[in-house]
Amino acid sequence: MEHYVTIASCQLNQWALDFEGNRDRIIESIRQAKQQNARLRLGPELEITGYGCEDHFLETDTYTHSWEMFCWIIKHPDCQDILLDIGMPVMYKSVRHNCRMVALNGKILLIRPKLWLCDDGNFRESRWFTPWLRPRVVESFYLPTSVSESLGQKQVPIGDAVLQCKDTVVGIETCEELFTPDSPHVDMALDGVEVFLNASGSHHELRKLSTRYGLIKNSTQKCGGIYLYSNQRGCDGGRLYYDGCAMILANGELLAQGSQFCLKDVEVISATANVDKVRSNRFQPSHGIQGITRPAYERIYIDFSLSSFKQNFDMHYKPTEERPIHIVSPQEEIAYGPACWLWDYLRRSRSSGFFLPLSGGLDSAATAVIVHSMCRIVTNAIKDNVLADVRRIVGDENYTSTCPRELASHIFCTSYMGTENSSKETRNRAKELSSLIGSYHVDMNIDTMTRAVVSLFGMVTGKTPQFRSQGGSNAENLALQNIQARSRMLLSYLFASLLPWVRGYSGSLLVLGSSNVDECLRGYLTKYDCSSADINPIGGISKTDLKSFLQFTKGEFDLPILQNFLDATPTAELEPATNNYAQSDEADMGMTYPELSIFGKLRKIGKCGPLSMFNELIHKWGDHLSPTEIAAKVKRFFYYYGINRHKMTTLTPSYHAETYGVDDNRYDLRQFLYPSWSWQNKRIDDVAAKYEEHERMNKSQAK
Ligand SMILES: Nc1ncnc2c1ncn2[C@@H]1O[C@H](COP(=O)(O)OP(=O)(O)OC[C@H]2O[C@@H]([n+]3cccc(C(=O)O)c3)[C@H](O)[C@@H]2O)[C@@H](O)[C@H]1O
Ligand SMILES: Nc1ncnc2c1ncn2[C@@H]1O[C@H](COP(=O)(O)OP(=O)(O)OP(=O)(O)O)[C@@H](O)[C@H]1O
Ligand SMILES: NC(=O)CC[C@H](N)C(=O)O
Repeated sequence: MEHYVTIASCQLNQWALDFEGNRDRIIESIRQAKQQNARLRLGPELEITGYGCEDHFLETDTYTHSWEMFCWIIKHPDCQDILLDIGMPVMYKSVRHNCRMVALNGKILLIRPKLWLCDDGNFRESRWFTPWLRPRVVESFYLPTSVSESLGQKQVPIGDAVLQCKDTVVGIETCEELFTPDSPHVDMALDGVEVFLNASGSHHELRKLSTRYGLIKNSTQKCGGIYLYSNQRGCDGGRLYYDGCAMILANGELLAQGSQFCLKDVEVISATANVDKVRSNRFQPSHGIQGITRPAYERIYIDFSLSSFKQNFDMHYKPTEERPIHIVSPQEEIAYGPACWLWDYLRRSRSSGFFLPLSGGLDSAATAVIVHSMCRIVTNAIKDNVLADVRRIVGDENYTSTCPRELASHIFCTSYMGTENSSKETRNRAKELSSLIGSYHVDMNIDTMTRAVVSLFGMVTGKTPQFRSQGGSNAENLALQNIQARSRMLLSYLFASLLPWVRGYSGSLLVLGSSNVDECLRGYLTKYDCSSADINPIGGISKTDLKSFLQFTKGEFDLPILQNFLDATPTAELEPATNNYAQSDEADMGMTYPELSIFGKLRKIGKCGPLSMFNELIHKWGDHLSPTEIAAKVKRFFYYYGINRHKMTTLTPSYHAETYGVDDNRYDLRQFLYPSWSWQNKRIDDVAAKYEEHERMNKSQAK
């Protein structure tokens, strides 16, 4: 007989330590799940606290408040008659665990601690939690007195058990557990679990969604099963953007998918799936033989069905049909992920908007377009849940406009800060872009400020530095460039704090930075210049991806001016142009942006030191470069990387987007005082000489 279950998964815009807001969003998600006739509701990992509490997970208050909110939720009248899987941290035997709390009608049925924690990249779960580590071990947890009084329950099972409902078996695997080679769902499936609940705290990274989807699809294709994936969404107080994308799959087929970039605080997806199809999917004798030989899980019996008898005899009651997965291009990910992160950051920081130094170059243009994208997303959502925030930020309680340019004119200020080295091309590009996206633009010259600094220096030391083209030394040339760059930083903060006042608004603006991941890697930026901003939406994105992002948004957002930014040669415009010299980024850096992307990926993702990077590149570039040329490029890259690594310690907090990110504080943990790579370079030279010798011998044999 057909045997349908209706289940719901959700994505919530939680905020670390916002206990009341988090609680209310959880309750709202349960209401919505019930409205969708779901009998089970799954929420994101650590949803009561918010996933990003980090060292706050070491504080006992966090555990106390989690219990307070948990009891509130499960006793709430709107949260009855539905099986709940809620995430929170739990302290058991004085040890902290990352747990799933399964509850029904005001009672806890099971506490399931995470077995395998996530510790790579931005994740550091074992700093705060201990993994349960013992598959199938279940113990008794005596509830804290206040909880047992509140719930009328003294003890509950804690451990790796599964839930035997009247009509099916439900098992839990939390986030990283899906990513491990020996995922719990395999043993659970072999022991008859039919519905899997995966609560995640998984942040956005370009091109990552297909990995998650692929893992779930393959698992449910191979093992059979209905798989619910839930995830946090939004900026919960740090550099990460959790990108939702809740999913429900059955036997490899996608039944429901939540949005990836959207401003809804609460989004619930549901599906009706046929449990009998899971059973028939497991027809293979090999499945049965593997299952019968595995140790069984302890089953917690629940007097509750995920299907309803009424539904099963309603001929109009239909299972959800398979739908195609929606995975956007990296260009769209750049357009929407950082934009949603900026909006959460803006409303949660209670600032009045953004200030961006707009140079007429590609990077600050990309940042401006991301703010424009934010304005588009916000004005699109004005009929939903963003109006109150918009009115507060704009400072107008009657604000109703749905025009992105109009919103930008209130909350987005851009400024071109030219010097005598600036060109009219960059100045005009900045002005034109600003007028297309509607920002309040200040076009100024800052020479009075830089001249004042140089003349003060002259007065004190009796020396006047000169640019290289005027006969100055390298030190003079750099110092004169850096004064311009750093003056822009000072002026940015001044204008960010006073422009709202000048315009008759209240509050102050957040300064946006726009250095990309590649120039940070090479250190091609002035420490404490405009790179020292409040936040940076593109600091985790490569120049190559930014170019294709501008190409995409040129058409998508109807901004034809972006072609001029794409066509221009990237230049800092910090040195005087002469008849035979114009400053250019790639010439200055001694390497191209595409080369930098390759170095960056090999260093971080490929975990290459200089020698192994050289060995990799020999096979990649060997058809057009000699071993000595490749050696020179690798040595030059590591030289600049090493001398500039200190700049990463003061890097503006950036949206994390790229697996080869360089954020020294959270993601890419390395020293910042490097030796000269002398041994590494000698070894590269040895190996290069051997390759060249081999090449010579080959050629002479061929003759
Ligand atoms: N090991 C170490 N540990 C800690 N700090 C260290 C250090 N070594 C130098 N430093 C410090 O760092 C300083 C050198 O770094 P920094 O002052 O940044 O100066 P620096 O890296 O020498 O020059 C900035 C470079 O960025 C380029 N650039 C390109 C594009 C745009 C922009 C722009 O700003 O718009 C700039 C510019 O053309 C120039 O080549 C030293 O004077 C010293 O104060
Ligand atoms: N003339 C300027 N006016 C305003 N801001 C500027 C100016 N020059 C530089 N900046 C700021 O300093 C940052 C770093 O300068 P940089 O020369 O690297 O520009 P960019 O926007 O990255 O463009 P590109 O590197 O493609 O020329 C810029 O992103 C911008 O925020
Ligand atoms: N919270 C987690 O366990 C994260 C797991 C996984 N690596 C992810 O990024 O989705």
